[in-house]
Amino acid sequence: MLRIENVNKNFGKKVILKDINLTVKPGERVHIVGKNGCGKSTLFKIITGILKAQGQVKLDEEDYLGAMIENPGFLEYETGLENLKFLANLNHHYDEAKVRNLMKEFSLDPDESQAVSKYSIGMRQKLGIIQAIMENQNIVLFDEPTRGIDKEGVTTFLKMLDRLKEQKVSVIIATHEDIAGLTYDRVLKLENGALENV
Ligand SMILES: Nc1ncnc2c1ncn2[C@@H]1O[C@H](COP(=O)(O)OP(=O)(O)OP(=O)(O)O)[C@@H](O)[C@H]1O
Repeated sequence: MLRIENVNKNFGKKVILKDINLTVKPGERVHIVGKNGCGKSTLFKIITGILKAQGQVKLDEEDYLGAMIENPGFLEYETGLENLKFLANLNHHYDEAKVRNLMKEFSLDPDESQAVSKYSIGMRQKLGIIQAIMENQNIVLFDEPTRGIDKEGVTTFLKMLDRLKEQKVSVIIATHEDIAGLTYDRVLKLENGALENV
C-alpha cells in the first residue's frame, strides 16, 4: 500500500508541495486534479524516487510501482515491441504474450517494423501506458494519460482501468481536466502546494 507522509518540496525559494499526505488502498482509483505547473508531475517523481524531497513515501515489500510521467522516453530506433521487451527485461518480467495482447488492444501492431521515432504522440502515450502495467505492477501512476490519444484509445484505457480495479491495483491519475467517462473513488485537488479533498 502506498503511503505518502508529510512530503514537502521546494525548487529554490519556490514552494511546490506543502505537507502532502496520501494513502491509497488496494484497488482504489484516485484523481489528482490541478492546473499546469501546480506540481502533479513533481509529486509523481517524488513517489517514484526520481526526485528527492522532505517527508516519506512508504511502500510495502510486495508493492511494485508502475508509472507514466510526462513524455515517456523510449529507445527511439527500436520498434514498440522491442522497447517494451527491453523495459520488462530490466526486471526480468517480460511476458511477450501479455505485451502483444496489450499492444493489439491499443491498436498498436506488435509486428510493425516502424521505429518508435516515427510514432505519433498518441502512439507513444499508448506505449507509455502499456509499460506502466505490463509487469503486473500493483500501484500505477498515470500523468495526463490520455493526452493525444484518440477516442477509441481512451475507451480502451477506461476498460483497462476497470480491469486493474478488479485486480486490486491502486491507480493515481493526474490531469488538469476531467477525462470523459472516467470515475474515481476519490478526487483530490492540488492547489498552492496543498492536496485537498474535492
Ligand atoms: N527541476 C526543476 N527545477 C525547477 N523548477 C521545476 C523543476 N521541475 C518542475 N519545476 C517547477 O515546478 C512547478 C511544478 O511543475 P510540475 O511539472 O510538477 O507541474 P504539473 O502540475 O505536472 O504541470 P503540467 O500540468 O503542466 O504537467 C512548475 O512551476 C515548474 O516550473
